[in-house]
Amino acid sequence: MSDEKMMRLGQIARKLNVGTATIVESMAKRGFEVENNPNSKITMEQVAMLEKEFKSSALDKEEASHLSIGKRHEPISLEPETPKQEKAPEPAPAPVHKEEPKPAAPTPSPAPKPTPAPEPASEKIAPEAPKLEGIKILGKIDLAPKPAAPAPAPKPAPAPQQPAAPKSDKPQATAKPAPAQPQRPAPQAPKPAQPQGPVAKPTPAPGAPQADKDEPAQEQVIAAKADSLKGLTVLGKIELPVDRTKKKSGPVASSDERNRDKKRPRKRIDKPGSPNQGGPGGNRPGQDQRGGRPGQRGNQKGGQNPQRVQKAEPTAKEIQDQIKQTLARLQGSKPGGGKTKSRRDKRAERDRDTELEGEESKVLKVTEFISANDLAALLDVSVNQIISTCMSLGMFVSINQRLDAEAITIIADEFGYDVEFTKSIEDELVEESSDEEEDLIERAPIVTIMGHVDHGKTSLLDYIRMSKVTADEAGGITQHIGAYDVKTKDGHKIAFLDTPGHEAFTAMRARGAKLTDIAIIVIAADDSIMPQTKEAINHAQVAGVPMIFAINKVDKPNARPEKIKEELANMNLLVEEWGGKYQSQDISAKTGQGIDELLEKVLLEAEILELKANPDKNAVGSVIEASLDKGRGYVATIMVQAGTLRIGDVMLGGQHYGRVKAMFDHKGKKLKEAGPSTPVQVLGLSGAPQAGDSIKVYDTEREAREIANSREQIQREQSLRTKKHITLDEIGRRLAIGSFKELNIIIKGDVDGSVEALSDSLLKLSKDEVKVSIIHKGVGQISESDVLLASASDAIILGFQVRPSSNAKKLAEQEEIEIRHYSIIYDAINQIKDAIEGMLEPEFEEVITGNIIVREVFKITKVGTVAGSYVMDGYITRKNKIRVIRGGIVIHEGEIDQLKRFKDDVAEVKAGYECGISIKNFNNIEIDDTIEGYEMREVKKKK
Ligand SMILES: Nc1nc2c(ncn2[C@@H]2O[C@H](COP(=O)(O)OP(=O)(O)OP(=O)(O)O)[C@@H](O)[C@H]2O)c(=O)[nH]1
Repeated sequence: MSDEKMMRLGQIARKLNVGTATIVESMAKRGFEVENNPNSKITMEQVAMLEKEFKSSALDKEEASHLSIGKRHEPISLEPETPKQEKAPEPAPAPVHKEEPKPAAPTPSPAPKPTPAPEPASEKIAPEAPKLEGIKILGKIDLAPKPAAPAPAPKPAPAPQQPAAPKSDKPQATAKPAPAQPQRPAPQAPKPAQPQGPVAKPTPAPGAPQADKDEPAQEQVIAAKADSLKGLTVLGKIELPVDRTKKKSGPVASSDERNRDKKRPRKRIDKPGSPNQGGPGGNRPGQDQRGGRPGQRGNQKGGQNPQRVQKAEPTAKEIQDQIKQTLARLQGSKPGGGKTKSRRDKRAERDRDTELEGEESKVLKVTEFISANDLAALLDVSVNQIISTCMSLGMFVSINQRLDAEAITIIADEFGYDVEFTKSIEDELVEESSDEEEDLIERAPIVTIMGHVDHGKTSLLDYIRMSKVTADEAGGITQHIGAYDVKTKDGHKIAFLDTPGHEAFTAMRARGAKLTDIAIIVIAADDSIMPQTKEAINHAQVAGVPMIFAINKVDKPNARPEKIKEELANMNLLVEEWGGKYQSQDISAKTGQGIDELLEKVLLEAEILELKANPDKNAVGSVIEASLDKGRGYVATIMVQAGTLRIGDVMLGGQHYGRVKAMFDHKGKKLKEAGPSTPVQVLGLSGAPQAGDSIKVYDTEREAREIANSREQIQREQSLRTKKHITLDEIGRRLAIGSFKELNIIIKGDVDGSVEALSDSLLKLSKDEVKVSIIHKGVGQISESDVLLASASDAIILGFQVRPSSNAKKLAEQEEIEIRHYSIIYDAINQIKDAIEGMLEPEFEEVITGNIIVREVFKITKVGTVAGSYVMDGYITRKNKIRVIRGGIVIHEGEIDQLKRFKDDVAEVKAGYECGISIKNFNNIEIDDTIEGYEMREVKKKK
């Protein structure tokens, strides 16, 4: 009961929000003696009196109880002073102040982001907040007398979390509970802490929900509200100081937890190594604007997290470093280690180098046909050693004798060297200098016309030449020089190679002459795509030369150009009209229809090819034709490909050289110089080079001579080597083959092109059984040496438009060497073909010559059986082989012994006559037997 009427001092003190001492003092003033003990009892009357006196204080408490913030203060107040709730008001201010300064410092960051995080915290906290810590916060209210009071109210919110475990744990709590907050609100804690001090913004954020609660507080003390907000912010700061004061473990824990959530991003941030990265995502905003403190914090965290992260990173780096070091060591590079190491490495390196050098030095790089003397020098031995080595190998060589590849290899091997054959002198000297882009100017395209026989190649060339060439020539005599310069209407130049036929084209290419830029494939519109057309296409494709199809003879009534295009399409060659990439033009070489357009298309193609050449250098070109002209000496038609050829230039073509004495164009007009893509006839070479040989101008005659001599020597020695003297091997081989036969041919002609064409065609006649060998070919008269060579090698000589000299003729008669003259290539080819067929092993077929019927049989002693017979059909000769057939079955096969008419031996008996026949080694002849006579006739083998 007394409890109902009385209240304990502690109770009333709590209720009124004043200290017991204050109450005791107040009571004393009124004359009531009360012991300052919380359990002292006070009557209700006294209570009422006290309530009146401390009304304002009680109100404060009530208001404070609405604020959740107050809770947070608790820890503070608790930590430092384990407050007795009564004293709370006093101590509170102290901590607040302490805290405030901190917030002030961090102020910089506005902490806008926190807003989202804080909310959840406040939500959860809100319900509990008021109960417990609200009171403690009250103390804070006291601290910040004016507005501070309201601030604490909101604080209670966070407090609830702590209170659960806090008080007892406080020391640890700081570590654990702290993380608790950071985990979710992690971002909040820091933010509010920083921003708070000065800013009012943060408050609203966390307080969003609280705002309503705050309002009432504001009604009473508006300023308090603001303060209370600050108080909140300070809370954050409170944590900071706690962190600092308490080692770094506090923050570490929190940072750890953050890491748990954001490990990866963190690592990423850390890698760049920026010091302020410490803070995870939540810290970011602060990082930018934060001052020293945040920086510190960042460092703390960053410093710790990195430690952990680094544990992984360093290992990776270490591994890499290790690898680098190992590699460096392997490569003998310096970073590895001390002097000893590097010295050792160097030594190893040196050893390796010498080894390599040794290996390299064991390879002798030489050109073929170096002299014994030169080889000795290269091997670093005396020439006598070389000669004696050769003698021991069964070779007799002189000092200056040039050695072939085989000999060089054997000799070098004796001295422990391997041989690597390098390019010959001329190859090295004939190196092309690359041109600067600015030196290049456009040049005319060089065109070759190809196609099937009679499809109109010559007609097309003639038409172009006649209409385009001679037109502006004004009575000049057009010469056949194998190439022409043509000018189109627009004044563009095109060079045509007058070497119709893909074989010449390919023969030139085979010798390395890449002369043709564009190929015109002529196809007769009244015919179809023929084998040679296909070959021409193939040749152009293989050479990588763009093609233009000229569909010719469209003037003919039966011309069907579309059919040709269709056939081309079937070959996967779509013409432009059909949506393909190949240009084609319907033309008539007879009427000239479409030829201008064809030339335009050639120019178009040339434009695409961007043909350029440098005219300002020594001329480079290719031989198109070469011949011996009685009055003028050796004449060569050359296509200048680059540079400019001038009178007096020292030129080298194949193994011949000389100064340019004179130059002519295809009209026979004298020229002083010829630029790129110009065909010219030149006089002055010491011999006739082969079609396709390269032509190059040298600065000095000596240079050209050296190369010419070297080539000549190589040529000679090669031809000597290729002339196989019969060897045991060769005999054995021929014996094994049995029917092996070889036809050796020497070809001489007036023009190199013809000689080449003939030689190529003849070589193709080779078969398994008969091999055609062209043992020599050349331009010019048939000489004594040709005959001697033929005699030595059992060859025949073919002269194409050339005749033998009188001495050669005599010698040929003496030596019984056959010389055949031709003026048509096909005749030559056909005759040789026949000859080859004649040499083939004959094939025989059985031919029944006649049938004889036996009418009587006479047995004559010493002679045997003689059959009196009658020739029913055909005939029978004594040389015939016979078969005796009885009842349809051959009973004997043999030969005739005697064939007689009456008593006379005869060679042959024809049908309708009677005769007497005896058969060798066969007497069993009966009447009515049939004797079949037959013979084996040779049949030409044709393949
Ligand atoms: N109607 C007509 N006939 C032509 C045309 N072009 C060529 N001919 C004739 O076709 C025949 C063969 O022409 P060539 O120019 O000799 O043919 P080719 O392809 O050079 O023949 P080869 O030199 O043997 O390979 C000749 O009788 C020409 O008159 C043309 O456009 N229209």
